[in-house]
Amino acid sequence: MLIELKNVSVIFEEKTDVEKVALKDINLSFSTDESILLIGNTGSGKTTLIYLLDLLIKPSKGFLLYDGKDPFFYPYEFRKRFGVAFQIPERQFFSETVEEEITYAAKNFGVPFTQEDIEKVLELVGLRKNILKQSPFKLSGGEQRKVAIASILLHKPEFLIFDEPTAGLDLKGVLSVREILKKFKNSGKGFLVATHEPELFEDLCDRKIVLKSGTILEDVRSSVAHT
Ligand SMILES: Nc1ncnc2c1ncn2[C@@H]1O[C@H](COP(=O)(O)OP(=O)(O)OP(=O)(O)O)[C@@H](O)[C@H]1O
Repeated sequence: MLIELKNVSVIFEEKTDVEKVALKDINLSFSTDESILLIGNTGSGKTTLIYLLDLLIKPSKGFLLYDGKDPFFYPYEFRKRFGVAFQIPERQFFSETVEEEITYAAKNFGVPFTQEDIEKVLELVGLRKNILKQSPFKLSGGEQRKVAIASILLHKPEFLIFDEPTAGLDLKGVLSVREILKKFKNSGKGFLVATHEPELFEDLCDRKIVLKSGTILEDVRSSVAHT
């Protein structure tokens, strides 16, 4: 799928009526088979861009095109093609068991899955099967993050968007996130990872986009990415 942002600005209007320009006149296009590293200082607009791509907010100016169409006319159709892990994905939990949490998105998007599929995603993220009956709220931060990622993988998205996926993870957790992205890439699919730790993902990415104060400071493709 081809994603295009044309002269996109996102302006938040704060209570004080002071406008906060989070993204400023962005022109960007990428294909969902690319592996993209998104970096930039705190407040540079990374999360805002991710919210926009997941159609949770609309551009204040300019427009988005997904395969040449306005995605806001078909938000459900396009959202199901993405697997998005927000900065604190566990904040989105609401199910009583890990199993319900992991299967929620697939059910919601009408994507069929088997028990074997559930076991495969658990293995991929490095969780044991006996976690399925536990409450997601009683897990460690690292386990919660893995549950959130497992839920995303079960609905078989074609593009992953991870916002700060390694925040609060130990080395084992970091390696497991890397492994997930690597496997995803090796299966011919793409991802965008926003991070303050580019060195953890640089070698997996073939494009680096640097945001600064809501604008694109740098957008470079590399031919050295290897997995
Ligand atoms: N709902 C909102 N209302 C007002 N301003 C907002 C809102 N969301 C974000 N902003 C502002 O927009 C700018 C971009 O924020 P954003 O969260 O996209 O940055 P970021 O690059 O993801 O930062 P971080 O690395 O800290 O996560 C910031 O100045 C932020 O304060």
